[in-house]
Amino acid sequence: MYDRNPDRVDDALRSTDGVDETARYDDPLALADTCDVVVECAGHSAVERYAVPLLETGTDLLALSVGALADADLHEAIVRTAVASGARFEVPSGALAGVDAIKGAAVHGQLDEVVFVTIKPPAGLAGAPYIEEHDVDLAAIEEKRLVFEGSAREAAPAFPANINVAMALSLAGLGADDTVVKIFADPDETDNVHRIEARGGAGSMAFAFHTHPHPANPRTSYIAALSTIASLRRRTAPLVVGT
Ligand SMILES: NC(=O)C1=CN([C@@H]2O[C@H](COP(=O)(O)OP(=O)(O)OC[C@H]3O[C@@H](n4cnc5c(N)ncnc54)[C@H](O)[C@@H]3O)[C@@H](O)[C@H]2O)C=CC1
Ligand SMILES: O=C([O-])CC(=O)C(=O)O
Repeated sequence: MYDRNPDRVDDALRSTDGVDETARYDDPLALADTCDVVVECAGHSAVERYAVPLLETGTDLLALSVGALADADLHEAIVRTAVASGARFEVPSGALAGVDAIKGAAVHGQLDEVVFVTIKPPAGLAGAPYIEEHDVDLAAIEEKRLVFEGSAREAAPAFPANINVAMALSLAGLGADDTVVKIFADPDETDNVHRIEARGGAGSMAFAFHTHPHPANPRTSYIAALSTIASLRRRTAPLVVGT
């Protein structure tokens, strides 16, 4: 376990049964010495800094802050390094589902349009660079409002802690430039709402998720943490469900 803020490791050790100080690392790259897989749940900067060096060691990386791959050079370096070392860069479904169906529909170009809509309580968007740069007064929003529309590549750096799911979806489907993202703030909403609308030669699909924010962090859906655990279990499961 590594966090640039050691207090967060203290909190995690306190709240996790059976995990002791030996789980604490001062250097995330040292995790490669003892781990088959490293889970990144930190932020874009962690992916930018550690993904390539970790993959170079042959260690798999399961990354939540996958919006970092909006940087095409980083995306390319990650794939190139993984091919060379034999390690895998894995993107869990995280706060999303339906990614498997989108991946299937994308085979042989059977996908024409993917739109990703996210609706969050205004507090869930606080601190996003886009909100600050455009002086969006989240506290003054009185009814559901579209605050952003653009591609997944544009959305990722504008909302680095909110819209990693859109990049996961785009990697499964049409790519970062052709996946449309719409972000709404809704003061009447208490859940994080994610909706995928896709159509193409394989048919039309719509998926909607109303998931509870994590009690400790309104930006993140609780299901993202649970789904990451499920992704880890999948690696050693004798019977694997889903793609
Ligand atoms: N792909 C998906 O479906 C989802 C992705 N996420 C992403 O997962 C990440 C983690 O989410 P939360 O746990 O809610 O965030 P958080 O903000 O509660 O915790 C992040 C932790 O990482 C640490 N950190 C940040 N940058 C670091 C770095 N460069 N090196 C070392 N430590 C660093 C911080 O000190 C903090 O303790 C975020 O990037 C979030 O946007 C969250 C939910 C869903
Ligand atoms: O947890 C969510 O609802 C989505 C999220 O934060 C992200 O994709 O970064």
